[in-house]
Amino acid sequence: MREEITIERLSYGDAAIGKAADGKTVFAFGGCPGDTAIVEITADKGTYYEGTVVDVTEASPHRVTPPCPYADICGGCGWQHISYDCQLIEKRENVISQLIRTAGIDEEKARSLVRDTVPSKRTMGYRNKLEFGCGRDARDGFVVGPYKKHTNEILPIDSCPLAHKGIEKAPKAIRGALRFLSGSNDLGIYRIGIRRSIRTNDLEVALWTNTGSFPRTAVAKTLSQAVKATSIVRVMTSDKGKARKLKGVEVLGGKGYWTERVCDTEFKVSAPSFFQVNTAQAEKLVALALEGLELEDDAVVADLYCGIGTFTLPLAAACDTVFAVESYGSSVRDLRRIAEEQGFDNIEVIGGDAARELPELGELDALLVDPPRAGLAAEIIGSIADAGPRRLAYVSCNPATWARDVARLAGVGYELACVTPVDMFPQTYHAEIVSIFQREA
Ligand SMILES: C[S@@+](CC[C@H](N)C(=O)[O-])C[C@H]1O[C@@H](n2cnc3c(N)ncnc32)[C@H](O)[C@@H]1O
Repeated sequence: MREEITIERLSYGDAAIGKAADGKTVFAFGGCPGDTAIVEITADKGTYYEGTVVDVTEASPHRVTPPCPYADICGGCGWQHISYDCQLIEKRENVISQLIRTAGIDEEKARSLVRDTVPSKRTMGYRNKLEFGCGRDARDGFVVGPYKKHTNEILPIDSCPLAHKGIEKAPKAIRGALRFLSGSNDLGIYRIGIRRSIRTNDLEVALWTNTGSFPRTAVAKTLSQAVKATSIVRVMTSDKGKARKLKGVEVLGGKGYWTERVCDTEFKVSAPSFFQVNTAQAEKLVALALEGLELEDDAVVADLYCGIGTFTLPLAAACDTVFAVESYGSSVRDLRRIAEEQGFDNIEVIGGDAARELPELGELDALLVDPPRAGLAAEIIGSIADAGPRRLAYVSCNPATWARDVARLAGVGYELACVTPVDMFPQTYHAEIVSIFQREA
């Protein structure tokens, strides 16, 4: 079934949204707000349709030519055909929409709370990290790349223009090197991470494999000829049910870690540890969170879900004591080393679950949380109220779970004071949110 539809807005996803003639919402891939387009309806989901734009009858003024040659097939960034100004507006609209639908805040208030999206200076070439799956193609050659749209089939790209210049062409170079090495043998590499800093010039290649034998010397030699890496590591995991468990990191060549500079602090990061992919925008997150927390010199603060300490170190520079809680061993070890090397003796790094550790911390003057996409564990909400911070900064990468938590926090006396979407991921629907809450009097 095909129907001409006016595209009204973008969803929190790759699809654009319009209305079918029968009144049902249509989620149309390839649409741009303001387009009139013929949409092929591919699925009737009961309350809504899914479809794909097959012809644009009247193009929106926001429609642009995608800057990446793989835009039509790569599953990586679905908003490349939309002007950057429009992307920024739609990211703010997605946050407002979640506040209305999930947190139950009325539209006027939601609009007054959410500021304009903070743009990224670089709209291409902004990623300090590429992370790709690996496999073998039909001719049994090694392939590395992102997944094709709506599939889990690897797209063997030559370059990714979203990445910093120094690693943009790394996919082709690495594929060539590992294809040459592996021949008809499977090296067992299932994921490759490539990180590059344009501030320190460090470039690390991380090969993810299961434990077992591995041609270390040959891989290190071939890869270092293919890319100018300052570090080549092998991250070893073992299968444990559906999850893979980290078993260790082997240094194959160079430093064995990657260095990036954020807010004038040098972070030495191990390959398995999380690190923000858009360094310049990460600094804006930090600035917004610190400004919102209004810290006094003698403040006692906790940074939950702290990772390697992107927020912890700037917090420690601005207050008396920071409790930094993180559950992933690799990040905990990195943060301990960074805090020690940078001479911060007012940071207590706690390896453990945030929900379990928060009740042990006592009263807090301020709190920062930056959880994964699932948002805050339900039981943490009561512990936040017990710790009683005057202000709370909640950094989120998922507006849906964040809006759920906005409602839960309101239930224990924390009122949302302001929200700033920060664009960490141009050309994609993803947005980061920095929100500030105030304890009710
Ligand atoms: C979105 S990242 C933020 C990291 C850090 N704030 C930063 O900006 O680099 C979320 C972090 O939460 C950690 N994490 C996930 N579940 C956790 C839990 N239950 N308790 C503590 N940390 C957790 C992850 O390992 C990850 O480092």
